[in-house]
Amino acid sequence: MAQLDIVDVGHAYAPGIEEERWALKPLNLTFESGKTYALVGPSGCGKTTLLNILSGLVRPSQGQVLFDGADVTALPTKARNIAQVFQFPVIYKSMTVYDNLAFPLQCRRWDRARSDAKVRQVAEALDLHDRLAQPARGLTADDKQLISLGRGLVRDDVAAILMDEPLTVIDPQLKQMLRRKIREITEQFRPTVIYVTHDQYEAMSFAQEVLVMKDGRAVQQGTPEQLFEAPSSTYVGYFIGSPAMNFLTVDRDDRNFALGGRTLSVAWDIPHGTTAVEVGIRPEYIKAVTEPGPNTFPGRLRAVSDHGAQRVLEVEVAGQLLRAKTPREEGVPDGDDVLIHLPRAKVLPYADGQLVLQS
Ligand SMILES: Nc1ncnc2c1ncn2[C@@H]1O[C@H](COP(=O)(O)OP(=O)(O)OP(=O)(O)O)[C@@H](O)[C@H]1O
Repeated sequence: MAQLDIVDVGHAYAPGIEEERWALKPLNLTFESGKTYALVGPSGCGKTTLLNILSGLVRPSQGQVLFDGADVTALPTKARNIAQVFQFPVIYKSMTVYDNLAFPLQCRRWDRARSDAKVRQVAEALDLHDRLAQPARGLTADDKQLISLGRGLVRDDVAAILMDEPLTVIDPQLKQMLRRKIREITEQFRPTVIYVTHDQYEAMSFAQEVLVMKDGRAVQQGTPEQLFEAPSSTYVGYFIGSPAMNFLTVDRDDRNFALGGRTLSVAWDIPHGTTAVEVGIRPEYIKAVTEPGPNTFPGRLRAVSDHGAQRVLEVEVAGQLLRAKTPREEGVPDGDDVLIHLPRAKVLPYADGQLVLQS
């Protein structure tokens, strides 16, 4: 597997338009060998364009694509040695499962014994070992998608596996299972994987590193934990997490903050000269409490909704609506008057939509 670098890569589908309207604004990225990455963002943010630039389907308007340091920008897809998994499984329906998996190795003239061992190893990992003799035609969509993935995994020489919304045609009940399977397999075989999805949950549960995109820009790259704990912008705070991060307007007197006239104690300093500040806090960190104390604020319970094992409480505090996500077993507060606690360490400052912390 290879390290993929994109160096000052940008792309406009219509030549000559101003950079602000490019599908992908010039950017630099490194995808390390053996790691799994998710490109996530709303429709039209440039995920597929970036993936297609890596695969060679799109030649970027500017910049270079490097595979292990070698410039592949001008090379067609075939010459890049990548495996691709698309929204719809691409398999040979008339061939058996075995032959589908063995086909890429036959094309590379692997000897029979080596190819057989590899096909069986991958089939075992994919749980397809008991169906190797079956024609692929009769398999379910999730098994067909596993074959598409398997065809990439059998090849030792593949630089990267690129996946474009691979769970789109999978039944909702099977999605979770297939996602887990893909994750297990990538942990076992450690390919470089770049996975495009518009589903933040899919991205966060699958990838080691998540790249959040907006309007053709990469706005934050980090581990799922980093994106959850410290979104670099309100955009990432809204996009990642369910419900989204809460953002509150607070009263401020220099470095002192207050909410509804009560002190909001915070764990950070903001850079000198920072003007309007709002604070962000994840719903998971807000608790309804019974005893007043530091950083507790009175509110009014407006709604409660069930999210399976968890509940979301909508509480109005100082004229603003906050969402708190609580485990089901914690129950619902008695009455509409509630007290909520905002843990000091989990409150983050944002100015002009960007995280601002004193370095
Ligand atoms: N072949 C094309 N010709 C012209 N414009 C295109 C083409 N492909 C994509 N675009 C435009 O480029 C921008 C980025 O599209 P892209 O498909 O990369 O986004 P995306 O994040 O993958 O979206 P989606 O999730 O809907 O596929 C969009 O404005 C889109 O309309």
